[in-house]
Amino acid sequence: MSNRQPEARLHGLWSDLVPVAAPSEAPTAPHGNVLGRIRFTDAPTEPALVDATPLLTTHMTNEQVTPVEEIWRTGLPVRAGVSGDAVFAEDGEHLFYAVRLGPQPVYRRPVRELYENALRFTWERGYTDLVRMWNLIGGITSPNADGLETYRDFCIGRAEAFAAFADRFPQLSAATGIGTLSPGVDVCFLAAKPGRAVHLENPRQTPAYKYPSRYGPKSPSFARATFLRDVDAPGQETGSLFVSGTASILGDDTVHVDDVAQQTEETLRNIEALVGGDNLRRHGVAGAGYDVKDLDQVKVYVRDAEHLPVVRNICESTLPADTDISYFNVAVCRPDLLVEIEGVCR
Ligand SMILES: O=C(O)c1cccc(O)c1
Ligand SMILES: CC(=O)C(=O)O
Repeated sequence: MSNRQPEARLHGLWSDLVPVAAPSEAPTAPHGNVLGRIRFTDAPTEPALVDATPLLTTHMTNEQVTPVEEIWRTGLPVRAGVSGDAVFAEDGEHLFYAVRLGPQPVYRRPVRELYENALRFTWERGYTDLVRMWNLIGGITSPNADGLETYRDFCIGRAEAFAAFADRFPQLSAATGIGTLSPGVDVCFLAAKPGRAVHLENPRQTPAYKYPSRYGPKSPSFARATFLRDVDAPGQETGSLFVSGTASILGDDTVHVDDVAQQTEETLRNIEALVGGDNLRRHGVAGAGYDVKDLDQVKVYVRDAEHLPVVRNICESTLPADTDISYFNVAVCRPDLLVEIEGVCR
């Protein structure tokens, strides 16, 4: 657990990344209540309530990296439940929702249904601001039964669901769309009661939802980051900045094809531009903003195992020693992307 975790974020949402092997050792003083857990391990499992808490288990580790669990906590009392195939927990301010879709010949229609069910549920409970979404997609760059790339197939279904709910969820939140090591799609997200979320774009990048059709029939439905103001912090710009999976993309082009070191450095420059004060103020968030060194609860996705050492080196020399970083050896959503990085600034 990072030493940079605030003592008690009783009015927000925070997370730890802990080794699965020794979960009881890791969180020294886990203030707060568990809203949800995501276990990154060597096989997927249907989402379930475990210890009265939603647990999503996804296949994202292999012999290259160690299993970890991401634990989302809140200071408020939590109530968990089951809705169809999905599990959820809510605290009156925040909702965590997780669901798994098994392997499909074509993902479009079941992904649309999954997202429509999720958005309907979320809306009906009053968590009308999406905050952070993860889409963990097996065979992400492999073709589906019709020959369309699975990520593009997925993006169609998701875009159709967002179009159907555009009156209720007109704004897209931060997200990640990344490969896993088993077929099927694991989806989980955080949402909040209205009025606290601000969604950000990156001045160096075309908004993903405006990507041209050469990247797929429907563009990806996500924002580059979402700032969630703390509850009960009127007049103060304190909160958490959720940084989407970010890669070596300028405008809409992949840059530094075949150069993993340069892709990693460009990705970190993209994050720097995204989280800085200028970009926050451009989106109506006051305050000094953040530096890339403020990124914590970092997840680094590396397509090729042989690139792990060089990516680790760059991340560890850029980010402070007490940063929580987990590495995964999984495919990224474009075949020419070698690395993708996400995290949270607080
Ligand atoms: O499709 C997404 O949700 C997505 C979000 C961020 C990075 C990425 O590769 C994909
Ligand atoms: C990472 C990625 O796919 C994107 O930024 O569009």
